[in-house]
Amino acid sequence: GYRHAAHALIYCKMAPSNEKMKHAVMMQLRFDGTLGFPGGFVDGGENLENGLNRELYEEIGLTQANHFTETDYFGSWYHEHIRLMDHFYVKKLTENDFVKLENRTLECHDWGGETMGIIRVPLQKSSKNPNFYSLSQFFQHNFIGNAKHQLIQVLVEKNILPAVDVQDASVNLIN
Ligand SMILES: O=c1[nH]cnc2c1ncn2[C@H]1C[C@H](O)[C@@H](COP(=O)(O)OP(=O)(O)O)O1
Repeated sequence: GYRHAAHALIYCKMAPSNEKMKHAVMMQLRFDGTLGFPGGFVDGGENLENGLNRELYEEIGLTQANHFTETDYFGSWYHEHIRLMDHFYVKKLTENDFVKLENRTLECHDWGGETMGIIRVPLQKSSKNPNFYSLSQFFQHNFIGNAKHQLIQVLVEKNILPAVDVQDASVNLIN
């Protein structure tokens, strides 16, 4: 058999008055030093969304009001070499709820253990140098499993960034 895990990409659109960021996308620095999405293994007998919501409570303090449901399901990937089926969910929150979650993470059960902190993915282009993509720098970190691909796919499919920008950031690894 194989094990199941569920992970989540949470994002929000910022108020138009926010000139620094148009969107915020949440990722985490994991205990093993890699970047990934919050979530984790789903126990046998537990349904996927319940398992995900339990993990998200432990890691980022997600409460019932923002629980994930089947409608937030994005897709699944099978990782043959580790016999893992990873189920992926995506949810857009209000800016207010997103920031509340961020502010709560330092008090979470898993902070400093399983998770070393949540981060926002740097999505903005430099106003001084439009050829500089902070995202291409970000892509040079180490990601767990297929988390980088999950991020790229969601940025494009949810129109968080123009596809051409995601493509440029993936191709042009500018230093
Ligand atoms: O963000 C991710 N995208 C794809 N796969 C991932 C991601 N994060 C972890 N994983 C893989 C790696 C592990 O084998 C399993 C379990 O994840 P993890 O979060 O480490 O599980 P626990 O919190 O320890 O339950 O998924």
